[in-house]
Amino acid sequence: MTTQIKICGLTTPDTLDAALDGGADFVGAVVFPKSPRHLAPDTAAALFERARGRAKIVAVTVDPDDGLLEEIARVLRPDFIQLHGAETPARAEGVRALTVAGVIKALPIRHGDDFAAADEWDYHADHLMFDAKPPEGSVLPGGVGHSFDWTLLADRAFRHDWFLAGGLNPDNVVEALRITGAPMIDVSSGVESAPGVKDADRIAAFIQNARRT
Ligand SMILES: O=C(O)c1ccccc1N[C@@H]1O[C@H](COP(=O)(O)O)[C@@H](O)[C@H]1O
Repeated sequence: MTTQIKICGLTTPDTLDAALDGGADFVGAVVFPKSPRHLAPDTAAALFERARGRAKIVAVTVDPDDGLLEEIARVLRPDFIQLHGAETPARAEGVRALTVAGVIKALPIRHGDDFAAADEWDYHADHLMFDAKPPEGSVLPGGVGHSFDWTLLADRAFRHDWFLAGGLNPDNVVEALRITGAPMIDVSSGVESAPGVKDADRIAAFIQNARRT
């Protein structure tokens, strides 16, 4: 089965085009002011309209309130809301009802025990995303280029196709796929030349290498 690829934190037309032309299945807009990739919902809507029908549009959020979700749903009209904070499964059901979008839930992983949350979340998210737990004191819960021990995913099964995230880049994606067999992968800082600055060549290389496996 072909690995599905999400390129996250896109902020410019040329790098969004690199993701779309390369064949990315999901493209992500980060709506979180503390991120160097933050876009306000109306800015994201203007940029991501070119992606509609070509790739699934994902709005990446961190503990969003109803007002922000309503605005995202109205102006950006994403296919998925990615929840990257401390949201509960009950909140995810509220998010789904409010936005009429699918839900991707990111779970922070450092040790094997961290997968316990997946048992319950598997019934409330369309896709789980396993991302590395960020270092202590990080202001960002994701997008920091940290990976976790991929062998922790060995022999685990989930109800839906799931994303591997955290520290992926064009050089390690083949190995990550070999070890985890991830059906879906997500990358942000690994295809940048500086924090928040996406690189079209790195995006193309990431997709090419992932598709080669
Ligand atoms: O990218 C961000 O700035 C961000 C901010 C807030 C929540 C999540 C964010 N990014 C997500 O984290 C993964 C992994 O990032 P990386 O590849 O390790 O840099 C990224 O793909 C986004 O889904």
